[in-house]
Amino acid sequence: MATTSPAKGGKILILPGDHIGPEVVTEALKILDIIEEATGAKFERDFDLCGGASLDKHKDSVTEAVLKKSEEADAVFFGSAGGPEWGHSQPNPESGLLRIRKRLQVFANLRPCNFASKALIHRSPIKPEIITGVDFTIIRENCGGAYYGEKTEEKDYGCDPWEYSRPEIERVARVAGALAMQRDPPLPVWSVDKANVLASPRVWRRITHEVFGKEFPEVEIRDQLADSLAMLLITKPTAFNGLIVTDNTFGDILSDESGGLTGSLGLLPSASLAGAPAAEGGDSPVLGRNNAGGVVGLYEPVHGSAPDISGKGLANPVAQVLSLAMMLRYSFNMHREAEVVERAIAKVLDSKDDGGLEVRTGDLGGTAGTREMSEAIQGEVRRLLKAG
Ligand SMILES: NC(=O)C1=CN([C@@H]2O[C@H](COP(=O)(O)OP(=O)(O)OC[C@H]3O[C@@H](n4cnc5c(N)ncnc54)[C@H](O)[C@@H]3O)[C@@H](O)[C@H]2O)C=CC1
Ligand SMILES: CC(C)CC(=O)C(=O)O
Ligand SMILES: [Mg+2]
Repeated sequence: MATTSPAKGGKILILPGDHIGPEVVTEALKILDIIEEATGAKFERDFDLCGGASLDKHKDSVTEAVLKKSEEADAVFFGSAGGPEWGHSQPNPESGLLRIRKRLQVFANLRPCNFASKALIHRSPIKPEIITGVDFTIIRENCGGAYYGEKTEEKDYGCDPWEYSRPEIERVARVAGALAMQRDPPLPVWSVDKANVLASPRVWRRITHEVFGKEFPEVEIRDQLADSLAMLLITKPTAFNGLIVTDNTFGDILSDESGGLTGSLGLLPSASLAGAPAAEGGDSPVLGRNNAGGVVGLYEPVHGSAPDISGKGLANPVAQVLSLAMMLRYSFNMHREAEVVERAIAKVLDSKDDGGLEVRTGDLGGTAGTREMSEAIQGEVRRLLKAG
C-alpha cells in the first residue's frame, strides 16, 4: 500500500436526509474522522436538512440557504430522501435532491457495479459463472430528461416532457470519453437509449457518436437499446464491462438493477459530478473544478431511504461508505485513502473466508447491525492506514 496523500481537505456540506440516511451517514463520517486523524487533512463539515426533514421544518424540500451552501462547498455528502409519511404531492422529499443536483449542475452520475468482495459473488441471485468479473459503471445523465421537464399534473392528466439538447448530451458524452481514456487500452462505452421509439434518444445517439468520433476516436462506442440491456445485464452482465452512458431515467432504473446483480442495493455508491474527474496524478478537472482542486460532486448511495428497515440499526452502511471513498477520490484527490476504504470493505466482507468472523448485515445474509459492520470497517481502515 502506498503512503497517504499529502494533507488536504476542504469543505463538505452534509445532508443526511431521511430514514436510514442519517443512520448510514453517521457511520460513514466516522471513517472520515479516522482519515483526518491519520493524514492531517482537515474537512470542514456543515450539517443541514434536505428531503422530508426539511419539509417538516421549513415546509420545503430544500431551502435556498441550503442550495447556496451546497454551491459554496467542495462536495456534498448526501444520505437519502423520502418516505411514505410525506407522500408524493409536490414538493415531496425527493424534489429537494433533484433541486440540489440541478443547482450544482452535477450532470454526470457515476454508478459503479462490481463486487466489493469476492465472497459476495455467491450472494448474487445470478450464477457465479455468469456474474463473476462483472465490472461496469453507469454514467447517468443527471440534470435533464423526464425528471426535469416542465410537469403538468391535473386530476386526470399528467405529462413529463423528456427533452435533451446538444450541450446536455455533449457534456455527459465527454465525461464518458474522458473516463474511458483514463484506462490503457481505453474502456469500451455503450450508449444506451430508446432510439427505436423516442425522439430525444435519437438525438442522444447521433450527438454521442459525433462527440466520440471527433474527440475520442480511440474509444469503441456501441449502441444498445435500454430494454434489451435490462435483459442482457442479467444473462450476460460481463459483456458490458466498461462504461454505460445513458439518460436520467434509464440510468436510474438500470443502476437499481445493478443492486439486483450484486445481491443488495446496500453495496452500491454513486458520485454525481460537475465535470470529468482527474485521473490519479493527472491534470485538474477543466469543468466543475472545486476549491480543493477536485471536481464539484454530490455523493450518495444508489439506494433510497429504505423506510422498511429504518430505525432498527439494520441498514448496510457499505454503499454510503463507498460513496465517501468516491468523494475522497474525485472531490479531494485523495486516491490513496479512497483505495484504503475500498480495501477495508473488501477485507471485512471476505473475513469469514479468510478464517475470521463473519460481519455482514442482513441484506447480505448476516446478523450484524449497521454499527457493528461500520466498526469492522473502521478497524480495517485504521489498520491499513497504520500499515502505510
Ligand atoms: N437518492 C435518494 O434519496 C433516493 C430516494 N428514494 C426514496 O426512498 C424511499 C424508499 O424507496 P424504495 O423504492 O423502497 O427504495 P430503497 O432503495 O429505499 O429500498 C429498496 C429495498 O432495498 C433495501 N435497502 C436499501 N438500502 C439498503 C441498505 N443500505 N441496507 C440494507 N437494505 C437496503 C430496502 O430495505 C428495500 O427493501 C422512497 O421515498 C424513494 O423515493 C429512492 C431512491 C433514491
Ligand atoms: C431523486 C431520486 C429519488 C431518484 C432516484 O431514485 C435516484 O436518483 O436513484
Ligand atoms: Mg434510484
